[in-house]
Amino acid sequence: MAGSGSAHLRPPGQAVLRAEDLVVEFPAGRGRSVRAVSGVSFDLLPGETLGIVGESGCGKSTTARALMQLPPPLSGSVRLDGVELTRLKGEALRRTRRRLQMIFQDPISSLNPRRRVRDIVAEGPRVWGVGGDRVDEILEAVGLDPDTAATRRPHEFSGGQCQRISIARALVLEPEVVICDEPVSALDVSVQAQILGLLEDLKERYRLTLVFIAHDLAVVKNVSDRILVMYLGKTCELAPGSELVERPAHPYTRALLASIPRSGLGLPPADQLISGEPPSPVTPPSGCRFRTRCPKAAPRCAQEEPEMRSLGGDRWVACHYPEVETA
Ligand SMILES: Nc1ncnc2c1ncn2[C@@H]1O[C@H](COP(=O)(O)OP(=O)(O)OP(=O)(O)O)[C@@H](O)[C@H]1O
Repeated sequence: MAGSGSAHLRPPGQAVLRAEDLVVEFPAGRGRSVRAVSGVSFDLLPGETLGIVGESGCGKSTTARALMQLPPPLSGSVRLDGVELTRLKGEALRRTRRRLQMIFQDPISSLNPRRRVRDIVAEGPRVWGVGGDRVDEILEAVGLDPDTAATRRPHEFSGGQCQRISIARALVLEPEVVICDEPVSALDVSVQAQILGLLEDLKERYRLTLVFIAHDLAVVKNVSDRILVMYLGKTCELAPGSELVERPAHPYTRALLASIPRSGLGLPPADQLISGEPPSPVTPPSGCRFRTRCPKAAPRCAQEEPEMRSLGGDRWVACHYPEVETA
């Protein structure tokens, strides 16, 4: 069975974006495949920010790309305002996908070095016939001077400024949902806070709904309404950000939190909560995928895969022995 369950999804009509039981596989040589995303489900209410967090390789970027149908998931459903994206093809898919924009980790390589900033930002409006009159407004909104900055090329800007250009390029198309895939990981710490603050401002101003992906829970917790924790292609825990941080239920979430210096949670050091590297996703452990690194692992964890179950309120966990009582 692929999924960790989708009991935690809200009724379909409430969500602006709804991903259900997403499965993505890649060839892994010698006739084998790697299941990079294995039954992941989540939804977003309008105006919500959902953080997705987990170690490198846990499937965050693949999940983000599956939302965009780049490539489409092997199975599962992605609905944007009720429209099933996995059934759309060609022009119909591209038109709908405009409303779902993505911001990437490496702003410099994601921008065409030969083009001027104004042309980069105006390219989408030219193709789609949307937002052409907003180019200057958007440049100003992201903190770039439309008169001086717009005629320069990406290499004349710092990494943080290039990320502002990427954000402008995404927002000019009037998206409903913006997927931010590690948007500050490549930036200096001092610049990270500026870009995070900018995203918060733009979210309010343009009434955006955000998916915010990062490997660093310290970054995600400050910007997310709810946080989804992933491990080896699966969902471990989903909860409102403050509750997940103050009372983590999954041992993996505790380990992620313990690795944040001065988290103030009084947790033992991270290396006492988690050890070693994640197993290969080509041959994941039976039962609970985290069990080979989990300090609480018991025989049941090898035999039975934990489904997402309610902890009450809006809290869900996929663990047989969570740190918090189940409802
Ligand atoms: N195009 C691909 N071909 C083969 N395997 C892939 C491909 N893209 C991703 N993978 C594998 O899928 C798994 C999930 O990768 P993914 O990049 O989604 O993780 P991630 O959590 O975003 O990590 P990171 O933060 O390092 O980007 C990894 O095992 C990765 O090696």
